[in-house]
Amino acid sequence: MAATAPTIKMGTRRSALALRQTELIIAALQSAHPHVTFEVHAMATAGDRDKTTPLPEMGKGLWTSELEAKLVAREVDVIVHSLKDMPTTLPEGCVLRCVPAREDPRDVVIFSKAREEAGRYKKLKDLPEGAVVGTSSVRRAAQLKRRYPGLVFRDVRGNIETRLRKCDEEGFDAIILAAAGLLRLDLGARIAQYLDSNTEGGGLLHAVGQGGLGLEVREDDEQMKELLKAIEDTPTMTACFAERSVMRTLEGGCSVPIGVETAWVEKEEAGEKKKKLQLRAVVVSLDGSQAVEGEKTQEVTSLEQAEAMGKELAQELAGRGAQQILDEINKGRDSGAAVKVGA
Ligand SMILES: NCc1[nH]cc(CCC(=O)O)c1CC(=O)O
Repeated sequence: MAATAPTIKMGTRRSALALRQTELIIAALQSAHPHVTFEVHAMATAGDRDKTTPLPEMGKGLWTSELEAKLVAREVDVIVHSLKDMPTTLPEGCVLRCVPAREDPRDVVIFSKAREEAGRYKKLKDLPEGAVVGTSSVRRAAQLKRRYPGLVFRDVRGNIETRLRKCDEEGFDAIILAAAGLLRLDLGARIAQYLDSNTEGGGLLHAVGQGGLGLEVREDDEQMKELLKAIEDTPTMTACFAERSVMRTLEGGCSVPIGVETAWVEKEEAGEKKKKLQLRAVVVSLDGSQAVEGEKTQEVTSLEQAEAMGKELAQELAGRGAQQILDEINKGRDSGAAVKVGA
């Protein structure tokens, strides 16, 4: 640590959610390190600027690359990312150093204002045949098509506020969003239903890293490594490393509709209670007609073990048919069909 009180430059996107997340991180860091000064450096990224190019054509890192360039150039010292928008492979010299405690990782259902006011529908399963559900994510659409074949899925893009406005004004019955963004922006009152693997009528596994924040720093920056220790949540970070490893193993260079769920569970073994990491994952074809799911529960005491566990589960799924699903998607992608990254 430097002898004088340091100033730390925090890189972030400029969206309301990104700024809110950065504020939350600064508040946590500030209480652990009262003498450090934190400065916000916000910028628009490619993903923020270009709202029309199909996301896969923009390549990976559309929310992160420009911030990483600033990190490497020492214009910022740490980047506050939504973990789910962070590619699973980082540029040379950059490292995911810290994952703090996670917000609720689940996806949620929001009904349009008109549907809310009519008060007839409480859950996704209440919607009638032909109801229009907005989501910009193939992961959500593909999984939900399987369970709710009567619903019509339509693209809805933009930041959270934009999607809520479109939901109310552009003929949607409902949209699917991550709980975390809504909760962090104090918009939780609009959440009608939380979706997870146990949801009655049909569940949904969330995106890798959803609800988590990822703090990326220069690999050789020992000062940041020390500072960030104060806000790391090791169980969350470990679970997120397992999730990211599933993605990294399966994705093979392109993004796919893959959902995950992690939980720390107590298991009795030889009369002894042990905390184990439970990891579920699913890979779904774009139309929802095929899915390969799996689950693994084991003791995990390091990030390396978490990554090994994620890799094993991914390889097992690949062997049971997930690879065929992915190959099919990649073929479509090469010929220009849109497969969306993110969400
Ligand atoms: N893909 C966009 C995105 N990136 C992060 C969040 C907020 C939730 C989170 O931090 O996981 C969202 C919005 C959403 O998916 O509803």
